[in-house]
Amino acid sequence: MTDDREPVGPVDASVYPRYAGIATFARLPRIEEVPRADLAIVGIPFDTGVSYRPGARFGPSHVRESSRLLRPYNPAQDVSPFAAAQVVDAGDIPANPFDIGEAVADIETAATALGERVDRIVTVGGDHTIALPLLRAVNKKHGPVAVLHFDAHLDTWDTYFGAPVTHGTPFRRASEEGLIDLTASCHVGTRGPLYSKQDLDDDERLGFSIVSSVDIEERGIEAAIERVRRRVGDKPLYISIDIDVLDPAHAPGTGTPEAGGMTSRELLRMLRALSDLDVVGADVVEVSPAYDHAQLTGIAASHVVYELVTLMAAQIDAARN
Ligand SMILES: N=C(N)NCCCC(=O)O
Ligand SMILES: [Zn+2]
Ligand SMILES: [Zn+2]
Repeated sequence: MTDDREPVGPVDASVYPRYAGIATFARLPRIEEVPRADLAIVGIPFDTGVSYRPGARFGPSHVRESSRLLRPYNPAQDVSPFAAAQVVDAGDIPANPFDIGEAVADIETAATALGERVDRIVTVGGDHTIALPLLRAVNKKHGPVAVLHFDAHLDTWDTYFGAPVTHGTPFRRASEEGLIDLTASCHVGTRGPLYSKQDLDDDERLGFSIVSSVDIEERGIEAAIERVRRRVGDKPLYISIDIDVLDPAHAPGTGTPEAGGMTSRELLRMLRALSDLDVVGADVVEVSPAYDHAQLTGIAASHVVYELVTLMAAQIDAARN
């Protein structure tokens, strides 16, 4: 197949009912089923880094199951993402559940190899630990990136029980390693109790500014978008989305829920407002299906992945034409 052939899209739901068949994300082809791919969705079923409720290892399969109803045209961005680029499901990256160090090394290796096969990757976790090896892999291709981090939590803490690599620490490690642009990175949606005020000082020193959940409530979503866009500028952008950025009413199925979060409508709107930025990679993490109800969290996560895929597919298409 040559590059000018039409991308292979999802299974046609009017021919093969959408609840039938084995779930890939949005019923897209698997990477093995197409000669070449532009954009891959890949799962990382790993949750050994959690500090509270477990279960995010089941996130990738739950998000796939919750993505069966997605359709090919995204009217909010006026893009048909699966026609704009060859989007595939690259399956799961296996990670050792008994050895965090080995798991993180294996994730970096696998993400680097996948990054050589495709232009862009959207990863579905897994707990937030996986952002560290993913940023290491992205760094090899793009150098230090602006990190736009949607989360209830800072995730710039130092250690838990002496462990330096956990789901509460990926962005401190990434900052220390020089993986992120210290002038262009930002948390969005943070809230809830901290260990001490020092956490905020450390966080600022590590290179993050903050648009908190209260900021969004007080000044509105447009002001939040404006602040984020000013902070990120035109830097290569990595978007990391912890589903617990959403209020537990919108995303109960997660490991460390905090009251007072964003609505899924607000999060989707913020993502759509980034369509002209250079989004080089993204992850959606911390979906823990055992705490979910009626696929609420899975559906929210699948729509978030869909918006990210749309942004990137449109950019790939624009760069080609
Ligand atoms: N990354 C997530 N979801 N949570 C971090 C919470 C760390 C803590 O237990 O304080
Ligand atoms: Zn979180
Ligand atoms: Zn997190």
